[in-house]
Amino acid sequence: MTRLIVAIDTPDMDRAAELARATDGHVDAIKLGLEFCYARGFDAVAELARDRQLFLDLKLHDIPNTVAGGLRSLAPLAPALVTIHAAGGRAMIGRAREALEQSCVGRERPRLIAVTVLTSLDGHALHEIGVEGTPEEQVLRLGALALDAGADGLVCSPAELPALRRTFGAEPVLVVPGIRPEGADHGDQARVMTPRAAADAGADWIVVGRPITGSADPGDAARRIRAELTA
Ligand SMILES: O=C(O)c1cc(=O)[nH]c(=O)n1[C@@H]1O[C@H](COP(=O)(O)O)[C@@H](O)[C@H]1O
Repeated sequence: MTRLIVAIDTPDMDRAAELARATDGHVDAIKLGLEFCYARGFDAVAELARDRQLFLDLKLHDIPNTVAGGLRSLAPLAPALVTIHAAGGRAMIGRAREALEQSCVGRERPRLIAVTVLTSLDGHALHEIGVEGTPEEQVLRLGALALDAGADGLVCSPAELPALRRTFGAEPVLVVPGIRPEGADHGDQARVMTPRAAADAGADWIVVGRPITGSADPGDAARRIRAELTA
């Protein structure tokens, strides 16, 4: 069963609280990331995450010691999922996993999720940063490395789901943004699919921001996406 995460990307506490309340009962978790955390800080994150599952999406990417320290500092927030960049490499991912295990003895450990190739990048944009091959090949390469180094799962676009499931099976937690209901504006997302298609292709979680938060009725938008997932 594919679960739904709403990405609450706003610097405003009242707006974030309103979006969280409006989507309560229609989503399985809230995602807070750079925009909210940098503006409001981690007390505000804790407040919004009270009684809700949290996906803390800070996409850590630094030397292993710094990423491990960052994750130890974030552990008290008890997110269900946290993100690092797979491109940080084997040692960084391994130390990240170790830091989470050491910080969460006796309680549930956040799942360590490695971002592969951002869903805003297409083949041309990848070549511009020096990556040869297709987005799918790069996602498979980084996915293999991240899972082997200790990540519990990956962030990928819906387009790579079939290849990831074929290669790595059912176990890795696959978290999938780049989701657009039929007819919705793609915005800055390059590799997109509908909620239903992503669910059929094997997503464990889909991440949806603007199609919900930009709607006149965010609760109803989330409810409709949920219905599409369970149809
Ligand atoms: O890690 C993420 O969640 C993420 C990775 C990625 O490759 N692409 C991506 O869009 N995201 C996040 O997913 C959300 C997508 O938002 P919308 O494009 O508004 O649906 C944003 O909060 C992004 O930060």
